[in-house]
Amino acid sequence: MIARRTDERIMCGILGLLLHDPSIDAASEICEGLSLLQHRGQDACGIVTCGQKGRFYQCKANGMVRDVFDANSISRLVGGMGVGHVRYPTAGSSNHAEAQPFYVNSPYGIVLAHNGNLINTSSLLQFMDATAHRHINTTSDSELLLNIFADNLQKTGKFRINEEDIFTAIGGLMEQCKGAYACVAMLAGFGIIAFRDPNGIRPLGMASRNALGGGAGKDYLFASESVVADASGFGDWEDVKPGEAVIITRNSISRRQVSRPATFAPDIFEYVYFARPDSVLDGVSVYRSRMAMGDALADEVKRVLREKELSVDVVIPVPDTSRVAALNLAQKLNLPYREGFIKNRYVGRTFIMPGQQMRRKNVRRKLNAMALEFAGKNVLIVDDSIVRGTTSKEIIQMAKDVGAKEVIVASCAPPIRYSNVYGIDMPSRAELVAHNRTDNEIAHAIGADLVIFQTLPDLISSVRQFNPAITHFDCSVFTGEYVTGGVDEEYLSCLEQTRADNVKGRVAVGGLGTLEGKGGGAVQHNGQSGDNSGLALGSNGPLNGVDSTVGLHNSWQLS
Ligand SMILES: O=P(O)(O)OC[C@H]1O[C@H](OP(=O)(O)OP(=O)(O)O)[C@H](O)[C@@H]1O
Ligand SMILES: NC(=O)CC[C@H](N)C(=O)O
Ligand SMILES: [Mg+2]
Repeated sequence: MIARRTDERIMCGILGLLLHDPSIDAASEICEGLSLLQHRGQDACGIVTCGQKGRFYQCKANGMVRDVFDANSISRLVGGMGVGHVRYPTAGSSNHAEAQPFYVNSPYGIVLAHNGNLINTSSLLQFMDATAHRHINTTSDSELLLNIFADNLQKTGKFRINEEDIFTAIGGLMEQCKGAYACVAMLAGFGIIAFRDPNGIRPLGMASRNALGGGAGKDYLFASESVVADASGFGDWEDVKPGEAVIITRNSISRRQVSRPATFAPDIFEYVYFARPDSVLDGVSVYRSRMAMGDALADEVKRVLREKELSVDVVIPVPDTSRVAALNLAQKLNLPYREGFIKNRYVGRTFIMPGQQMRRKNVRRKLNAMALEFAGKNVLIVDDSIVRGTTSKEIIQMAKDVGAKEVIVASCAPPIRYSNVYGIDMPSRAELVAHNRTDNEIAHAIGADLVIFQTLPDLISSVRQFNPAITHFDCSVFTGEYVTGGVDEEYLSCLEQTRADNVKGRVAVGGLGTLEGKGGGAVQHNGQSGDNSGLALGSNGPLNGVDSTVGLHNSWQLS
């Protein structure tokens, strides 16, 4: 097994591709697409394809896309349709057995990739054990989700399944599963399926293009972000609607609203930080929304500076994410914009790393302060968000070390005070620098002379102005209000006990996750349930998992 990387980001990205011509392999395009979603998860990645006679082929392991896949492993992923995943864990561990996509052999052979996080795993596990009699063999909520899907498909009791049955099964799943889930699944020999939770918390869209290799048909793509479609020549990008399921086979495309109506509440933090600026999510350009965040923050900065009778000489962004907003802010305030921090482009994002120690070290490895832009100046440093305060604390010190006079920090997002339970790895309130702190206390904690936050209404209108049809956003990290319900103090404390920085390592190594031990089975092998090939054990080489490219055993042909 490879060592965990120190530059992980904090999400997951999912992708599904169905080529009209089954003789063309989909794997290389899926791999390309995953590399465009790499910013959403750097812990593990995987692809499962489906070839002739419904046989699955998989390759998944810990590591980045470039580490896990090479020409050889791609060539062994046979078939014109497939599902891919890049992972940062929010449940379970970072063990390679929990890399996605997950597979279960019964019924029909199903593969699933999940972005999000379930909040009712304990009761789902009980159901699995006591009622469905399905064994869950990892601590991943995504394996659980897949088995709930499988159980609902099983209930149809059919030898051959059709779209109607699949819609019914996903409707059943949406009744049972609480939390955030954007998913792409694949049924052996049948097609690919996408669905999004009733609140639409995590993004998911689809696109099509004229079939590769000519002919009258279409190729179809599902992806977390539209940037994948742009890069692969797909057009007509459309969001999967909250509570909707979409089924694509070589001959048909079917869509259905399968859940009861619920409040559509996409996660606003996708716009603040996660998503690539060149993506459009739920009709909103991430780039435009970040420009608007800069404009709105400029007004707030102006107001506070006037009130405190302070002045600023220069605006400096914290690369990368805050650049877009910082430039707009500087232009609006008529202040010079300077790239005072130079980024080592070979070090990834620092926000989520295995431990606080590593994060801190990485900020210094990643950013260098140029004295000539700081010395003797009152600087306004703009960042997209302040989470644990690791970045701000380090860069403020760096700015002061090279001679800055006053250091004011402005954040495009309001103070983050609450846990995220929907797929972002911010489980512990105590780790958040703004938790239980006033603005002055936050400034003191990070060593700034002053800190200025965007207001929540301004953040919301920065995004919403581009799609007024979105009336709600998931803003739980700012408000502590959880749109799905079911998140109470007991849940949050339990989450903190299992997933805070200081316990995560133990969970990962010792398997102390909440899911562990509740599956009821006696088998203690390391792979996921339903993985009869034992692939998840992975006889992986030190750098990648390419030798886990093995056809799974199922070869059902579905009509
Ligand atoms: O308060 P913290 O816990 O330090 O987290 C906040 C910082 O982390 C992110 O940067 P990151 O380096 O992950 O990515 P980026 O290069 O895209 O800005 C974000 O953009 C902030 O700069
Ligand atoms: N960040 C995510 O979307 C994670 C998906 C899933 N909860 C996992 O831990 O693998
Ligand atoms: Mg940053």
